[in-house]
Amino acid sequence: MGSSSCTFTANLRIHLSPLPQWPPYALSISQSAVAKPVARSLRLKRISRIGVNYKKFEFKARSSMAEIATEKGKGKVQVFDSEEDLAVSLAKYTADLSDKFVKERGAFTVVLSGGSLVKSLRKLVESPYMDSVEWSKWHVFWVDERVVPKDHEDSNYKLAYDCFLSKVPIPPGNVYAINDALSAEGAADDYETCLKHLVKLSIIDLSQATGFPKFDLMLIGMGPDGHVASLFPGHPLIHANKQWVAFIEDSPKPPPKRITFTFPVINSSANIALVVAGAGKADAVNVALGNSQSSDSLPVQMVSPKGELKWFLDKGAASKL
Ligand SMILES: O=C1O[C@H](COP(=O)(O)O)[C@@H](O)[C@H](O)[C@H]1O
Repeated sequence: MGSSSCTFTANLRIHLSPLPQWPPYALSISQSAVAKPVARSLRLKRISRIGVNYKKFEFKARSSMAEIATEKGKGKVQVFDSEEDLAVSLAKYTADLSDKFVKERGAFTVVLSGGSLVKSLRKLVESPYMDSVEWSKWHVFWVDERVVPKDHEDSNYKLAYDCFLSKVPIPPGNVYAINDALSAEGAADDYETCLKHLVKLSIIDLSQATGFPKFDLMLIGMGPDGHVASLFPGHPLIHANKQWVAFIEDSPKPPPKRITFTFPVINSSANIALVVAGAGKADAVNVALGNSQSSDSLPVQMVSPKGELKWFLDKGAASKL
């Protein structure tokens, strides 16, 4: 079984009610997925082909990756030769943070996006991470979720379950899916109550600086329009500053009903990885990181955590920088 549905009563008692018999398979470690060794060949001196403005940026060559120094507050930007190289690096980055937080606080709180991000996590279910990561200490959340049944093709939970969660031994009770029996508003309230309960249990840290929950790591994707989570350009929800979890019923990207973490929660994170691949996202990346003259401000530009921000880009996504 893939997760617990968190439903909370008024006195905050947690009910980890098992899901109905879906998906029809149990959590298992796929031995076949463990077999591939990660053997990276060093492909240096290919940086010049990325076509970035040398006057503005400073580069460091490291294997098949170029590092770009950006203005303060925009985070550390890494550009990989390919999405495959990006995925290898993302796995190591995530596993290293898992080690650090498990040692420091005995738990690792990880927030996932839906969409293409999940595919980029595929190297985590291969050797050496399959065996070295302390999966039992992971607590998994979603930065946004579509309000559809968990077995629906649009469900971010289903996507993560099929591609990632079903392949690693994270205790099902540590996977916090939305209650899909509720309305969008009800599901957002329920998820926020769930987070508050987990803060009380010290499973999730609380940011002393902001009073919002402080997740150890958020793995955030970005749409071609510069949206992150379910926070879309021009939508009033991008300014929500009271709630932890908000609902939206008019998402410009289908499906319309969703819940989403708000920016104060996103920006209270200890670490954020912004993972963007493909030339279709190059314009939005350029607005966020380059010298684009665009006066539009995109939601991705509002990602500015108290902790560390790291961009993982492939060459396509960085092609307009
Ligand atoms: O609708 C959504 O879109 C974004 C971006 O998805 P991508 O496939 O273009 O990477 C995703 O991060 C978000 O979680 C999802 O609900």
